Amino acid sequence: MKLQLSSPSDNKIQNAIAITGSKSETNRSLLLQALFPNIKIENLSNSDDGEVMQKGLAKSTGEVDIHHAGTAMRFLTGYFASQEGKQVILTGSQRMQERPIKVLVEALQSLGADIQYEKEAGYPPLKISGKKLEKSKVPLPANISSQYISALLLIAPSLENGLELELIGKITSVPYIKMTLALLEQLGVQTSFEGNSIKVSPKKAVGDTTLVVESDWSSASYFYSIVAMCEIGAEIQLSSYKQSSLQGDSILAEIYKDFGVETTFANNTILLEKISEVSSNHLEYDLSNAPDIAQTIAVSCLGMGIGCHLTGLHTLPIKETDRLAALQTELGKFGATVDIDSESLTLQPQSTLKSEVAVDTYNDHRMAMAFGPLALKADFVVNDAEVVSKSYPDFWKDLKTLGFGIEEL
Ligand SMILES: O=C(O)C1=C[C@@H](OP(=O)(O)O)[C@@H](O)[C@H](O)C1
Ligand SMILES: C=C(OP(=O)(O)O)C(=O)O
Repeated sequence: MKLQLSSPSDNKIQNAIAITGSKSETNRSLLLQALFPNIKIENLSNSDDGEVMQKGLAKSTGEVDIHHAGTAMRFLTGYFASQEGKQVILTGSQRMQERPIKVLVEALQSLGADIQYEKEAGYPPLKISGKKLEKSKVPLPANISSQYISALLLIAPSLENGLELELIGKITSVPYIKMTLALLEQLGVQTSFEGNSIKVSPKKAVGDTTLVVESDWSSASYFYSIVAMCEIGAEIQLSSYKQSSLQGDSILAEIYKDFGVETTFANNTILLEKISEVSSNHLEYDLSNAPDIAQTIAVSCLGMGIGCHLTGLHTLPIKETDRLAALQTELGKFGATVDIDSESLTLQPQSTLKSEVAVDTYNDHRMAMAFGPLALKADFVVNDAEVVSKSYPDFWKDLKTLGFGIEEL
């Protein structure tokens, strides 16, 4: 689906949008529910990634295809490896077969798991024969993806002796690890995270517990970007959010102050208001704790004519696409000067945007959604716009509600 985007006729936007549950919290909660059936979940994500996770958990044999969902791939690897009697081939999209999983597979194998590579060593698809995992202590590199660590932590309470992880190297995407531990704590599981050591105690059963998923902060980022690019006075209300979030991307409320956006929490909603001009014409952020908002911030800067230097982006090349390369190409189509290296991106300030651009999305929902707000500044086309369903199926509908022109070509 190819969409022609254009600016709302009145760019003093004032609207309210309800966003569904965080895909990260959803996929953790679903796995925990499979281990502890007394759990109820509220405000589930309506994303493709949530759906493939649910379908995957319902299977015991045969092929499980998780498409593009990194969390489902990693979390289900841990789940099936530890489920005696279940035997599956866990696979995903072509891109998923290029996203590394060796660190997790080797950690599980050293705990006693039976996992084999179906094609290329180190990558999905995997043949997993579930077994009782006897061991409870394992070292693993922590600088590639936190999802490997969360995958182990999620099954940890179901192991006879719990689990002790020794994290090697600089720990990346730390808030996602803390989110996993916080959810375990909500179930009454004892955990500790000190230095490079994480410990989780075993738990045989969990009583009736409801996990209420907070709405998705990464999805909220696109509305921060919209409000930032609007005139002073614009406001958007988003639900349902909490001031003490488990999601690291809630750092948006701090970051977008620099873009003149104020966040007010009230009754499970956040109100984003444009209250001032941007604070500087060059902004710098280390996003190693919030990698999913890098694309949003880069596009906000392009739209506002300011430069930025974003660091801590070493995980971006192994996400849905190589996001550093994709950003350089797509920002460049609007005339931007962008330098990248293996972990950073630098954008030069730019006052006018080139016209007649078609943005490619590389099977990456965040490429489509990060560029969406730029329609406030220039009309352009988005190719394969349906990719948004990976995390936010209603994205284009919600942009239409704000008055954006969204026409299928
Ligand atoms: O655990 C999670 O839910 C996630 C962890 C992050 O991945 P990395 O740890 O690979 O950076 C993030 O990018 C992804 O969207 C979701
Ligand atoms: C990186 C992402 O997802 P995943 O790794 O779960 O596929 C994302 O949603 O930005």
